Amino acid sequence: MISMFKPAPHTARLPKDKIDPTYRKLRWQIFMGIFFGYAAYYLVRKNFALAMPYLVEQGFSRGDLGFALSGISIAYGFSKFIMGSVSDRSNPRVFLPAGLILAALVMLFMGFVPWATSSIAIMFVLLFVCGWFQGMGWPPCGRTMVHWWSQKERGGIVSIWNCAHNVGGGLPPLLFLLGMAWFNDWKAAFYMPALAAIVIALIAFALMRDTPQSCGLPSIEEYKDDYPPDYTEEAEEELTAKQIFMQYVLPNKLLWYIAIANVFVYLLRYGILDWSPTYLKEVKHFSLDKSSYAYFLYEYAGIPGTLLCGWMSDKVFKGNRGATGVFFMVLVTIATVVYWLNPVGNPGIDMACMIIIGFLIYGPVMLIGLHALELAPKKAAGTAAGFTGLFGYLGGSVAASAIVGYTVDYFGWDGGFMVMIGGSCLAVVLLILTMLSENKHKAELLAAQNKSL
Ligand SMILES: O=P(O)(O)OC[C@H](O)CO
Repeated sequence: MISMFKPAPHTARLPKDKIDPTYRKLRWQIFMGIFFGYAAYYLVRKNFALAMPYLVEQGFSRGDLGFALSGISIAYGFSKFIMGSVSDRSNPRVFLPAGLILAALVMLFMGFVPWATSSIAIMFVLLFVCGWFQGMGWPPCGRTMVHWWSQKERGGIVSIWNCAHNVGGGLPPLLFLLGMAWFNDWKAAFYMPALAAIVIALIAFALMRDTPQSCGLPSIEEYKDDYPPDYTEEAEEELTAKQIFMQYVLPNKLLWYIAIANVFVYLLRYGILDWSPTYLKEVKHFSLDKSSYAYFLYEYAGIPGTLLCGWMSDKVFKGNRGATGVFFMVLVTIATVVYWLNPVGNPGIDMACMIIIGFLIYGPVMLIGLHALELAPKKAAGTAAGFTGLFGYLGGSVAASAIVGYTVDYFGWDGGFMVMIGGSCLAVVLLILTMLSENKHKAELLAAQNKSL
């Protein structure tokens, strides 16, 4: 392990009267760090698409640029898992800003060095490297949330934090427009978001901290008197990579269910998002500004949808993440069917469907990450979430571009929608299995607890 990433050592406990005010202040401060820190990761994850129309003008084909772009998803899928395990043994205060700065440096390179955008192979490699550094974003946020918010608070906090995806995802076009206005240079699509990301990385470093114990505070379980049923003192010890993989991730059946369900959730998330400009233009005859607007609304409708999903998951479904996922996935499947079957000439309905799908799909996206955090001890949280990301990106996101694209080429849009809707139905089945196993698992834990009393 590189020494600068080492987890911060525990320090002497603060006096009793300082614990509560320090906890309150630091939780607020740290949350700002991980929220804006993660939003900034999206600044340098989505910006290549903005440069694509100009690269087409340079003579590159859409298909080849799509291939170069897939480098990000492929690398990100692997990295979220592998770097997740490094992150579980690292200080998030250093890990998150380091990954963000490295990803931003790749984008600066693409913006300022003409060689970097001179061939598809070079762009693929650079985007792959950027995707790899991107994998250093989610796991330290997960590690931070499980160390600073107790189990009962997690549905709420993770759903608020998850909105960072949409906040960050919506900003690159604005930064690009600003860059175009200032410099009249399309490469601003690379360097404007990258420069903003570097500034935010430094702010995140100033705001974030490692564990509560490294700040002289008790564990969150002790502070909130909120202990998971299987909690022991050992939960505070850092784990080795072998323990994380062999004891807590690979043998975990529920984690496998949600990871596979994530393939289909991501197939719909990115299938609808990535293809909406093309589908709305070709089939529904939308103008460019109207389809861009639909894209923007899809992203931002995800914010209230995610918050509602987190709230319902805690309050209505009493923490059963599987059941909440089933509820949202059934609704989003229905909305997708309406979006597909709505005849040409009803743009209001198409727009409403984009908003409803955006509103409903980010809830399950968030829930799977949250559920993964809960299915492993907190010292293995990043790896567990990374495991679901591996499936979501390598399976779902890559399929959303490649399989949906080829299906549309060979069988038309009906075929593309059947793939996405069929995937959603499979996600529902897997989440039902998760829900049933979750109920059984909780009943077993309760029985074991009652026995030990
Ligand atoms: O890796 P991302 O950015 O797609 O985020 C994943 C979600 O937060 C999972 O909960």
